[in-house]
Amino acid sequence: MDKPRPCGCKGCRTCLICEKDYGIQKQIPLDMENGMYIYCPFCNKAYPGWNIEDYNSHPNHSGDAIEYPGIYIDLNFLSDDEEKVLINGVDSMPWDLSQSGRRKQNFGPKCNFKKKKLRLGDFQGFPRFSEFVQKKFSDHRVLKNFQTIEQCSLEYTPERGASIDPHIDDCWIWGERIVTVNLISDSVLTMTYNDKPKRYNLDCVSKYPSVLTETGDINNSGHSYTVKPLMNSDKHPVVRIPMPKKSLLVMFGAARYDWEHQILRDDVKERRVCLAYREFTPPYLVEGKEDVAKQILLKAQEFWDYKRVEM
Ligand SMILES: O=C(O)CCC(=O)C(=O)O
Ligand SMILES: [Fe+2]
Repeated sequence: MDKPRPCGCKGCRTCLICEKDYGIQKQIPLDMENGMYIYCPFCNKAYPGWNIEDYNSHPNHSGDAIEYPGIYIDLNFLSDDEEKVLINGVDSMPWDLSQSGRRKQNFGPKCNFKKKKLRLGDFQGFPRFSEFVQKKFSDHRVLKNFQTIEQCSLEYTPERGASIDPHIDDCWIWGERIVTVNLISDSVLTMTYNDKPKRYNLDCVSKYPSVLTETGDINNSGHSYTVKPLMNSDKHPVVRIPMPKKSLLVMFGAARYDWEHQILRDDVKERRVCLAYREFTPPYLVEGKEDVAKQILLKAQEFWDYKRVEM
């Protein structure tokens, strides 16, 4: 295993600090040969474009739209006051250094994605200030029966050149719906078609039923999602998903399993914080599956008050 550098980055992950201190070159540029599209949260389609502001021209879009299934956005998920409560809450707690210039606060079990091993670790549930967010999830049809088992605050700042490299969240333990609540400043999730079908435990997806249908209804058929690996002849554009502050984003289906997502450094114009929520895959929700999963589900019902220890 690589040892992290003092900034928190390891191996090919970099931020502005280690690029300067170690003279490392930042990553591969995006392949934009097949065009760029920006998703419109009002039309639920994507139009030719790049900038987050482009969706404000709705309904006067230019160019031909493409379908982009697997995205649900509520632009007004949080009120101004609710956003303030969350910002004050995260800022009252300590941050840990993460990779690519990010900082994080992680509340959830310990997962070894390679060995597929799950442990409770020091998971005690979630900070109380954020309890209302999970309650509000139930107002949304696409989040029916969503049981949070991991909540992670992530912080990006332009000073650190923060970003997140293209990836798909693990498919052995994390369920279909990946939920993000956006705070402080607007950003964009950049989607590129996945060309690494053997990674991310994507082979697990065929072993459990999908939670949602393509249209975001609850899937009662028991069918699994069929992951569609990149074919040689395929030409997929880059698709950009707006993540304005106070909005909720749910990724599922094709957007979750067939596309990698990333946050480009250039899209972090101001400090941005998000809260990322994850659920278990269906096998871990089944009664009696594994004792540890039961324990985690129980802990995940708890919310605690954070008290700063004065030094
Ligand atoms: O910052 C974001 O919105 C994305 C974070 C993400 O993809 C992750 O934590 O897996
Ligand atoms: Fe992710």
